[in-house]
Amino acid sequence: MESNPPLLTTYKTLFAKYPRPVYPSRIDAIEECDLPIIDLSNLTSNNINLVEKCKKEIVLAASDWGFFQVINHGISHDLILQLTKLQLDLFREPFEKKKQEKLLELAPENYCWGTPTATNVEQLSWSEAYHIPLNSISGSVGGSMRKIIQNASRAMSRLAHEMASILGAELGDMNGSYIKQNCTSNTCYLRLNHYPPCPEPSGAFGLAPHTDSDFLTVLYQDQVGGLQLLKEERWVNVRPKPGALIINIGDLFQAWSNNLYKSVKHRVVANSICERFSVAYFLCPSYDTTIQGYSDPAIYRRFSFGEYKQQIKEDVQLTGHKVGLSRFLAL
Ligand SMILES: O=C(O)CCC(=O)C(=O)O
Ligand SMILES: [Fe+2]
Repeated sequence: MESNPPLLTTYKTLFAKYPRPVYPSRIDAIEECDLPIIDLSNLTSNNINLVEKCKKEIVLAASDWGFFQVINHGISHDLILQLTKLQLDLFREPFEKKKQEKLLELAPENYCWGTPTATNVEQLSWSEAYHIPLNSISGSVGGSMRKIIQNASRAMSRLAHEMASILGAELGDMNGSYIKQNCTSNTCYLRLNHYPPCPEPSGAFGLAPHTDSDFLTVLYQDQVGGLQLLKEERWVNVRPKPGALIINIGDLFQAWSNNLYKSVKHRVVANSICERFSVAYFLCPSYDTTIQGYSDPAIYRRFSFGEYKQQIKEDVQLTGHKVGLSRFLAL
């Protein structure tokens, strides 16, 4: 029976022509890592020392790891359960329906699967996703599914802004106005990810290695596992922690912070048996927002977010790869 989406038939020739070599990185992620865990309930403590300590932990984790987990983040277990159920129902819809029809009031263009630009298996992501611009779900029309997405994006947005304003304060943006002004519901988006099992033995990634092209990302992953990050040139597994959310730094915070915060490469390995779900919230600015290092000498030249996205698009079309920040190094 054909899989939904039809990844196996679509990419059969790619696998035959360019199987992914079983080179060390396929098996080298044997280390599990426990990301720093930060208890955000301390941010609302009456004890100012606890508040300051918590902020320091966030800054340190963004600098040392670029990835950390948060607990007591204000997003209820109930909402996560509703979101999980919604994802199951949504991705179970027939492929033709997802491809052609409006689901959740979202145009079919918001649905994507596989990697149309992949020229080898290394670049192929064995997954499907709904890309949901926040402004597309802001209206009051729509049923209960839409309401769940609204609630989740509102809660994740609050968390993303809270983290960004703490990290921005360290760079001199004391009242968080830079992020507040430039990252709005017209510019941020949510992505629902589904990773079907990958039966192909010379398998693709669930999500090919990449850095996020935003300020930061709030990520919910289920308990299946498979997320890996590059730490000191080794791929390590990020063990899922029930109840925790992941925050990871994107390219824009790395550029603004002059490499103080790290936008770390990460990927999802495909699982041959189990499907996996995740939800990511991307804190992105408008295309005309200028990104500039906060201290001198700046490591990257000034650029606009629009310029950055355009360069990524061109690089991916030409080579299949995002080059990212190294294209924007100051001379
Ligand atoms: O599914 C995951 O755990 C990671 C998702 C991710 O990295 C992304 O959507 O950019
Ligand atoms: Fe990512």
